[in-house]
Amino acid sequence: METSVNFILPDHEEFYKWSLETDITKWALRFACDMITIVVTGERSYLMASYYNILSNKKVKNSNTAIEDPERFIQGIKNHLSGFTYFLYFSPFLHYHIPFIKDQVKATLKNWDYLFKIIDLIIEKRRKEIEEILVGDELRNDMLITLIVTNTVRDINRTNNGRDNISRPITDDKIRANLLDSFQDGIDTTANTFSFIVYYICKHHHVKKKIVDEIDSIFLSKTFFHLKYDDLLKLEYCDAIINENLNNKVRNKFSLLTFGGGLRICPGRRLAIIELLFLMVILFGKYEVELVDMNAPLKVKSKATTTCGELPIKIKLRK
Ligand code: HEM
Repeated sequence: METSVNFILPDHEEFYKWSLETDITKWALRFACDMITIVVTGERSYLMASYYNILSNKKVKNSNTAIEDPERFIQGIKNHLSGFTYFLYFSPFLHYHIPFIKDQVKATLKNWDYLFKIIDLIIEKRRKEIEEILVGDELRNDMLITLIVTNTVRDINRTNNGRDNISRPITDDKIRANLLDSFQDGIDTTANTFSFIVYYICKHHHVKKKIVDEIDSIFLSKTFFHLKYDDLLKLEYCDAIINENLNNKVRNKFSLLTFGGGLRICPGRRLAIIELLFLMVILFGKYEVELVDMNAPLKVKSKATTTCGELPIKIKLRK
């Protein structure tokens, strides 16, 4: 079966004329959020399209989505990522009694209300769609649908072993928590990794050239909006760059420690690699890419996780 990945940016002539300075971290954050939203929930979030609207004179309309305000949604995800650390590091006593922490906790809870409302809407929408499909007919294959149908008559793996606690359908609040987990763990991580990759590639011209040559040898057309999964897997050099960036150790079963290991190994690691390859093709295949300041060090912020503050780059359409 042929699987293709459709880029979320509108396939618009205006886009090809782009020649500008942009913060690639912002770009990658929106891309990763679009990818997670579609892969995990089946919903489109149009974050890249809304970013395009900020940068371009031609505006793209987004319709039929539970996420009405894409920029607010991305801010909500970012606030969630910074806000949950107050629950990680500070006890409930401090939440109530230290003024600064109290304010942050209040804002985080308010933000949760906003995100929960959107996620609940998506779950409700998907439940309705499933109800309209006859039992036995094929359903789309995303994480949300799997969570909704688990232990229901539509679950092909259903086993009733008489133990109620593991044969009950999953409740909406648990489904919501699982979805939020994916947003929390899968967006910033991918966006930051991509920013680090771009930084190091731009620092080393011979590496950049090899990457562009490999992309050109596999993707003949300059319109990279409908990438085939199988073609992405042919990008051996790009894949090696990603792995090098993630971990300098010799490759073996346990070498990619960035994704953890054992039972709790990152379940999104395959998706992350595909996203990173995809971003490399889109960025380096289409544009000449340079750092705005070749001498500036990486703006790394280390809190609960290590992130890239911003990475200004210049992009110009390739001749
Ligand atoms: C470059 C990108 C990514 C990196 C570096 C990364 C890294 C990690 C690491 C180190 C862990 C902890 C593993 C352990 O405890 O041993 C983890 C867990 C997790 N990751 Fe990722 N991840 C990335 C992308 C993603 C994506 C795209 C998703 C999308 C679904 C995702 C979802 C998760 C989840 C749900 C967990 C928790 C698993 C559990 O607790 O059992 N991650 N990730």
